[in-house]
Amino acid sequence: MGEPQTNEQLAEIAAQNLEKLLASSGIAWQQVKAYSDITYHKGEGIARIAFNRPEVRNAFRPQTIDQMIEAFRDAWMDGSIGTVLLTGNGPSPKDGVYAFCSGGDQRVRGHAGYVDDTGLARLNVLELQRIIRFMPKVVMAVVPGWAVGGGHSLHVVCDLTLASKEHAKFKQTDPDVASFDAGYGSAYLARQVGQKRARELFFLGKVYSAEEAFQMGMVNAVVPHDELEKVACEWAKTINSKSPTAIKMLKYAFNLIDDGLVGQQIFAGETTRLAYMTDEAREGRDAFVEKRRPEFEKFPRWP
Ligand SMILES: CC(C)(COP(=O)(O)OP(=O)(O)OC[C@H]1O[C@@H](n2cnc3c(N)ncnc32)[C@H](O)[C@@H]1OP(=O)(O)O)[C@@H](O)C(=O)NCCC(=O)NCCSC(=O)c1cc(O)c2ccccc2c1O
Repeated sequence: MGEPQTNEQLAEIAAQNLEKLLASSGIAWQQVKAYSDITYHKGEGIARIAFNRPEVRNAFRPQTIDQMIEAFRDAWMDGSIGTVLLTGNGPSPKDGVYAFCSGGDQRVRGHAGYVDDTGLARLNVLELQRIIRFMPKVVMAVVPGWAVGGGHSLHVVCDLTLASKEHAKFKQTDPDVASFDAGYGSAYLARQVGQKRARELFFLGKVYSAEEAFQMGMVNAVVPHDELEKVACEWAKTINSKSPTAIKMLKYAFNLIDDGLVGQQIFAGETTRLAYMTDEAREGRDAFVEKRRPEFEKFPRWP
C-alpha cells in the first residue's frame, strides 16, 4: 500500500476507517467507553463490540479479552440492549485487509497460555465464549474478513453469523500452531456443519469463502461488504422487536441439549424467575414473611 507510514499515520487511517464503518450502519452510535484493544458502542437497543487491532488481523491478547468481557457484561446487564454485534474493525491501515479475528496473539503466547501484563499465562477467551453462550441476549458475529483459529471459534459460539460476501474468509489454524479448542470451537462446530466437515476444517486448515461457509451451515447470510453493518443492525432491530422473554428462553432451549447440567441450570433458572412472577409464588413468600400457613389451595393445578 504505497510508502511505509508512521504509527501516527496508521492510527489516523484506522480512525477514519472506523468512522466510515460506524456510519455505514445508519445507527447513531454512542461510545460507551474508550479501550485500547476494542471499541464498544450502543445505539437503538444494539451493542456493537469490536476487536480493534486491525494491523494484526484483530488477534487478541489477554487484555483484549478482559476488555471484551467487561463490555459483554455491561451489555448483558443493560436492559435496553437486546442484541450484541461482535465484529472486527478494519481494514488494516497497513495493507487494507479485513479481519473479524485471527485468534490468540502468538507473539504473547508463553509456556502455558497467553501472557498478560502481570506475567500470568491466560486462556481467557474461553470465559468470553461462555459469556456469549450463556448471556440472555442474541449475539451476532459480523464477519468482515478473516475468522481464524480462536477467532473462528468465537464466530461458532455466537448465535448468528453474517459474513461479507467479498472479504470474509474462514480458516481453522489451531493444529498449525499446536493449539486446540476442544470445546465449542470444535464439538459445537460439528453440530452446525456435521462431523465430517468439522473434522475437515480442523484437520486440513483450508480457507473457506463466505458462500462456502453458508453452504456448510455455519453462516446465516452472505452480505455485500458495504452493507454488512447495515444488514446486521436490521437483523438486530427485528430481533429486538420480539418478546425478550421468548428470545431468551429460545436461546437457552437451543443451547440446552449441548450444555448438559449447566444448560439445564440456566434454562431452569429462568423458569424459576417466571414462576416467581406468579401470584402462587408471591403467596409462598408472603406467607413466610407474615408467619402464616400458605394458602396454596387457591391456585389451580394446570393440566
Ligand atoms: C489470519 C491469517 C490467515 C491472515 O493472513 P494474511 O496473509 O492476510 O496476513 P498476515 O499473515 O501477513 O498477517 C498480517 C499481520 O498480522 C499478524 N498476525 C496475524 N494473525 C496473528 C496472530 N494470531 N497473532 C499475532 N500476529 C498475527 C501477522 O504476523 C502480520 O504481522 P506483520 O508484523 O508481519 O505485519 C494469518 O495471519 C494467520 O494465519 N494468522 C495466525 C492465525 C492463528 O494461528 N491464530 C491462533 C490460533 S490458536 C488460538 O487462537 C487459540 C487461542 C486461545 O486463547 C485458546 C484457548 C483455549 C483453547 C484454544 C485456544 C486457541 O486455539
